[in-house]
Amino acid sequence: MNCKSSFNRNISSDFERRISNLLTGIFSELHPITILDNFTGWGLQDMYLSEEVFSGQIVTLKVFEDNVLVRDFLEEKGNGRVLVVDGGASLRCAILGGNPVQQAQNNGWAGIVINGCIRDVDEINGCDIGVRALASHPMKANKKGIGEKFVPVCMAGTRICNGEWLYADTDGILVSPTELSN
Ligand SMILES: O=C([O-])CC(=O)C(=O)O
Ligand SMILES: [Mg+2]
Repeated sequence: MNCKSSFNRNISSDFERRISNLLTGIFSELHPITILDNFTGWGLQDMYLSEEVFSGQIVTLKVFEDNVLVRDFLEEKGNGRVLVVDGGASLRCAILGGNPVQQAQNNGWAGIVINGCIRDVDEINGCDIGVRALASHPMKANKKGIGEKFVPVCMAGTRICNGEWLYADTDGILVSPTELSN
């Protein structure tokens, strides 16, 4: 996939207004922000799972149709971080279900972004944690434990590195190499 790296993007005033509840004031200066293009596509287009607005420092994980490492991470303390999982945009099974989301909420994760599918949508909607995914799928993932932790991932047209910062609201998702403050 052809991925763009972070760049100084000219944010439209409309976008600025809509995301201002989260990022008040930051657009008065130039920030190297990346936007995950068209991330909420397909089946979940109009759905914001659980929290509509969330943000936090990113932990990256790359898997393919296997959710053992996803569950392992969410069993740890989240300390307000966001788990970003590049699932290769597979639409053939769900790599996140209701049980680990419940656990992530209890362990203090701020959010989970899945470049792939989830299941147990109603259960997830009842949790106080932000979740974004491409679609839902009824099938479970494999349980082999294959994947790469903390690696740069390339998803939705954007390169995302472990330790960067993610900001999500109902309009979309921003990634910044540094924490954005007012
Ligand atoms: O068991 C799975 O792989 C997916 C699931 O439904 C859950 O974790 O709740
Ligand atoms: Mg389940």
